[in-house]
Order: sequence, then C-alpha cells, then structure tokens
Amino acid sequence: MPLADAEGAKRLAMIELLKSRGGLSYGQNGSHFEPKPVPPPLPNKCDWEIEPGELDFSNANLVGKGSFGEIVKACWRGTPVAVKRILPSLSDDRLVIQDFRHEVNLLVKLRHPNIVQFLGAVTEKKPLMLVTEYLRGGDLHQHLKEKGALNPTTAINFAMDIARGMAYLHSEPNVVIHRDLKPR
Ligand SMILES: Nc1ncnc2c1ncn2[C@@H]1O[C@H](COP(=O)(O)OP(=O)(O)OP(=O)(O)O)[C@@H](O)[C@H]1O
Repeated sequence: MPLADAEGAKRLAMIELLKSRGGLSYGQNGSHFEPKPVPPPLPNKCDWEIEPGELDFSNANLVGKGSFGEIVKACWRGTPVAVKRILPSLSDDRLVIQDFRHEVNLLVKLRHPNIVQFLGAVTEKKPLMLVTEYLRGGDLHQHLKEKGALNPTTAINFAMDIARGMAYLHSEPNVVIHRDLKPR
C-alpha cells in the first residue's frame, strides 16, 4: 500500500497527502480500502461469446494498435465498446490465436473497478475479437503528451488506482503477473 510505504520511509509530507486523500494503513480501523468483490461472469463460453453481427462498426474509429491487432471504438447493444480485432494477416497464426485465447480466458475471470472490464469475445468466427468497456479518457501516455506533467495529487490518485488494480491481480484466486505495465 502506498501509505504503508510512505510510513515505512517516514515521508511525513507524503503521509499527510495520502491520508488527506483517504489513504488507510493496513489494519487501521481493522481494514484498508478494499473494493467489495463482485463475482466475474461465469467462465462459460455461452455467457460471453458475441455474435459478430451484434457489433456495430458504422461509426467506428481506430483508437490504438496492439501487437497483434487494432483497437477500434464501436457500439455493442447501444454501448460504446473497445474492440480489439486480430489483424487478418495474423488470423491464421497459431501463436497469435493461442495468445488471444489466453487473454480471453484470463480476462473473463476478472472484475475490478481499476481493471478494464471484459464484456465478451468473438472466438468462433474470424476475425477474432475481444470486446471491453471503452475508456474515453485515452491512455496515460497521450494524457502526459497533451497536458504535461501531472500535479502531485492527480499523480497520487492515478498511482493508487493502478496499485489497487495490481493488488487485485495479485490476490487469490486469480494470481496474475502483469509483466507489461506501461502508460499506453
Ligand atoms: N478499452 C479501451 N478503451 C479505449 N482505448 C483503448 C482501450 N484499450 C486499448 N485502447 C487504446 O489502444 C492502445 C493499445 O491497446 P493495448 O495496449 O491494450 O494493446 P496491446 O495489444 O495490449 O498492446 P501490446 O500487446 O503491444 O502491449 C492503448 O494504448 C489505448 O490507447
């Protein structure tokens, strides 16, 4: 926990700042901030397999590029969503398909306010697609480029959000090591 770290290092100004932003130490009042766990969707394919026809790309726009696909903003059941679509040139690549299925199998088990929410996937037809909530704020890298350095309070809020997401990933029963945490 950031506050515990600040206390350990006796960084008084940081301790005050974190406390004023609602930071709690381990064991303080018997608890620290821990979002109430909500069970993720059942890991049963029929719950989350998306029929590609349900995805509306009529006003779609490209929002990013990943290692094996592009991320497009589209609409699903009336909601803006981010669709990670495997590039057609890679859609027969066994390793890419394996990575994609691995990501789906992982994401389907996760639910936390600081982890992008998995909504469903197209795994039975090509192109393979991963559908998540759409984050309209863009990525941190873009934010820093456009707006410059964060003020300390915002930096702490962002750091605490990231730490909460990471703490969730590291907690039982789904222990996930991210290995690629970055601002974009
Ligand atoms: N849910 C989302 N909402 C809005 N934008 C997104 C979303 N997911 C990804 N993006 C945009 O697309 C970019 C690339 O996405 P992401 O990092 O998830 O791809 P990736 O496949 O994991 O990349 P890599 O494998 O190369 O690390 C992000 O930096 C972000 O700008």
